[in-house]
Amino acid sequence: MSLALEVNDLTYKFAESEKPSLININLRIPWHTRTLVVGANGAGKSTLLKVLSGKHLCLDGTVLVNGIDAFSPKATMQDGELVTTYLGTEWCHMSIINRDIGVLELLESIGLQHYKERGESLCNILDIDLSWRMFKLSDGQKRRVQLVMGLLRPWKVLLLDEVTVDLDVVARFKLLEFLEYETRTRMCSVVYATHIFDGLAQWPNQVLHMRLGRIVDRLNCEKDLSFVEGHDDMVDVERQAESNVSVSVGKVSSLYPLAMKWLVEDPHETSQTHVA
Ligand SMILES: Nc1ncnc2c1ncn2[C@@H]1O[C@H](COP(=O)(O)OP(=O)(O)OP(=O)(O)O)[C@@H](O)[C@H]1O
Repeated sequence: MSLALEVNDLTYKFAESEKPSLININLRIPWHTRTLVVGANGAGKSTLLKVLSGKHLCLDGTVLVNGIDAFSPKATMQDGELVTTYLGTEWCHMSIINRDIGVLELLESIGLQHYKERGESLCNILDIDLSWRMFKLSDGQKRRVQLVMGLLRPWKVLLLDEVTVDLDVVARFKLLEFLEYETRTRMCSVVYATHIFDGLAQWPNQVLHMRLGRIVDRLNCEKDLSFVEGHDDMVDVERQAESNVSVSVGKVSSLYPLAMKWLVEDPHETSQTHVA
């Protein structure tokens, strides 16, 4: 059976750049998995996700999605499903998002009736009120509507490029839970690049560490990752007086220590800045 994603000897250089942004990437991503991509600013995470989505044409190496060349026209839809969905930050600057349009009307225009059940459950998960009007929403509320729009049509491979930055903690938690459910219950996989590691300790099956365009570490979470001591997300608040509280917080379920360890040792492209 084909893999969700298979990348062989991929090297990618922007026309304007002298150096490649991706160097000799090899990757196997099975179905029903969640892959987390970690790396410093400029490490190549966005470029990788865009190449995987077919947005940047890459001739040096191969990218197969469900066994089909990511750059061929056949790679867009298969069996009535989108093959890849890429949700990145540029996608969040769509002009329609700021227009005086109702959320229901907006979602109906992209097929809410056809994906009714999925749409309803996404609206519940992301706490969307269908009577909202887009131009009156906060940034985080707009982002939640955009996520419903992006996730409404089922995809085989979801490429998420840090789209959770302005979600509140509950919305982000529910979104991650939804993606975990999706990958468990249907044939799909998620690749997620982020700088926010809270609540992620149990989420990925695999963690990739990128440095200067290369994948330099790969963790198989089941085999390679363990947590020392208990890690309950417990919070104990003791109120001693009107505004005087004492708080105990359990160890947080986060991959922050791992990301910190990796990234602090990474050389950056510009290691020193000299101001004349
Ligand atoms: N449009 C472009 N033209 C030329 N070079 C680019 C372009 N976009 C990105 N790069 C370069 O490619 C490299 C990788 O950038 P990329 O955006 O993939 O990094 P990233 O890991 O996603 O960083 P961040 O965490 O800041 O989002 C960087 O050196 C960057 O300068």
